[in-house]
Amino acid sequence: MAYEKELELALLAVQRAAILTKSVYSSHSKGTLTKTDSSPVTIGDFGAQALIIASIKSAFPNDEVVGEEDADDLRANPDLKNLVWDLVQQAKLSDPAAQDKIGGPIKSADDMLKALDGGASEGGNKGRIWALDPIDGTKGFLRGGQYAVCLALMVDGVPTVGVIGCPNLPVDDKAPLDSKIGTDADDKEGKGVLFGAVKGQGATSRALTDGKLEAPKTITMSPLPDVAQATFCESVEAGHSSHGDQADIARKLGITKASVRMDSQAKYCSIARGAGDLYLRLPTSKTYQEKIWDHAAGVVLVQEAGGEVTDAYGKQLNFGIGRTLKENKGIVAAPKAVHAKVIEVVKEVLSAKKD
Ligand SMILES: Nc1ncnc2c1ncn2[C@@H]1O[C@H](COP(=O)(O)O)[C@@H](O)[C@H]1OP(=O)(O)O
Ligand SMILES: [Mg+2]
Repeated sequence: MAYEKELELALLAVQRAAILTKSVYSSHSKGTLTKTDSSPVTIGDFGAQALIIASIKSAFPNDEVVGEEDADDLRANPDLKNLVWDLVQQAKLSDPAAQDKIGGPIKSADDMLKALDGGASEGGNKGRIWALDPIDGTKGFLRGGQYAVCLALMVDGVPTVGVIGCPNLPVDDKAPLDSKIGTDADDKEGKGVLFGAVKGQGATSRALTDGKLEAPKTITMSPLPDVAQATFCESVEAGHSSHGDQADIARKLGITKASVRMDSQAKYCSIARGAGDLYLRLPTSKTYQEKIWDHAAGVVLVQEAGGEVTDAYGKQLNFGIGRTLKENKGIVAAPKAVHAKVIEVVKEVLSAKKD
C-alpha cells in the first residue's frame, strides 16, 4: 500500500510525542511559559516537535517539515534547554522494536536543537512536506481538556497522510460528545486515541498506548439524513472563531442541540469518528491567516471518513502556498451529503453581516 511506511512512522512518532506531553502535564505543572514573541507555549511543544522531526529526518532525510516551533527560546535559555533535553531523553516507547522504527533517541542536546529548527520549511506545492503542530490546543492542554499532537504529510501541496494523537479523548468512537469530555474531573480510564488516515485508503482510530501499535478500527462519519439533527463542534476560545456567527448558522439550519466546544483538532477527529457531525470555524478577524499545521492532518481524516472540508465560502483549502492558508477564510467540515447546504447558509450569514 502506498504511504505505508510514512503512516507507521507518523503513528509511532506521534505516540512517543504524546507520551512526552502527558509527562509534562503531570510532572512539570503543565510546563507553561511565554515565548519571546509573547504567545503561550509549554515545554512539551519543544520536546514533542524535536522528537517528531528527528524521526522524520532519520527515515526520510530529504523531506521538509513546516513545524510551529523553533529552537530560539531554548538557545537563549540554557535552563529551559536542559529541562526539555531531560524530557526528550525520557520519552520512549515501551516496545523496543517500535522504538527502533522511529530512529531511537536524539544523541545530544545540540542534536535536539537542530531537530527543532528542522521545522523552518516555507512550505509550497512541490514534493514532500510535513506539517507539524506538536501541541495543538495549548489552552485545552492547560485546562486538562482536549489537545492534539498533529502531523500530516503533504505531497505536492496536497495533505496525503494525517495522524493525530488525542490523549484526552475517550477511546470509544461513539462515546457521547459533550464539552466536559476529557477534563480532569473525568475518570482517566479509557482515554487516549490515535487517529490515522491516508488519502484514498480510509481513516482509522486505535487506543493511544506507549508501546506497540494497537489494531486499527475503521472510522466513518455518521450518516446525517437531516442536517437539523446535527451536533456541531466549535472552538472553546471565542477569539479563534465566531461563536455568534456559528450560532446563527446552526439556527438557520434548524439545529437545536447546543454546540460542543473543544480545543484543538480533536474537533476534526470527533466528527470523523461520527461522535459529532459538523465543524464550523468562522473567522473573528479579517487579518488572521489559518496555519497549515492547524488543519492538514484533520482534513485528511475527515475526507477519508466521508466528509468534505472547505473554507467558509466553499473554496478548496490551498495548503501549497506557504505556512498559512492565506487564500482561505474560515473552515467548514461536514459530511459530503450536507456540505453544500451548510455552505449556502454560512454564506447567507456572512453576507448579512456585511450590510
Ligand atoms: N484569531 C484566530 N483565529 C483562528 N485561529 C486562531 C486565532 N488565533 C490563534 N488561533 C489558533 O487556533 C488554534 C487553536 O484552535 P482551537 O480554538 O480550535 O483550539 C491554535 O493553533 C491557535 O494558533 P496559535 O497556537 O498560534 O495561537
Ligand atoms: Mg495549533
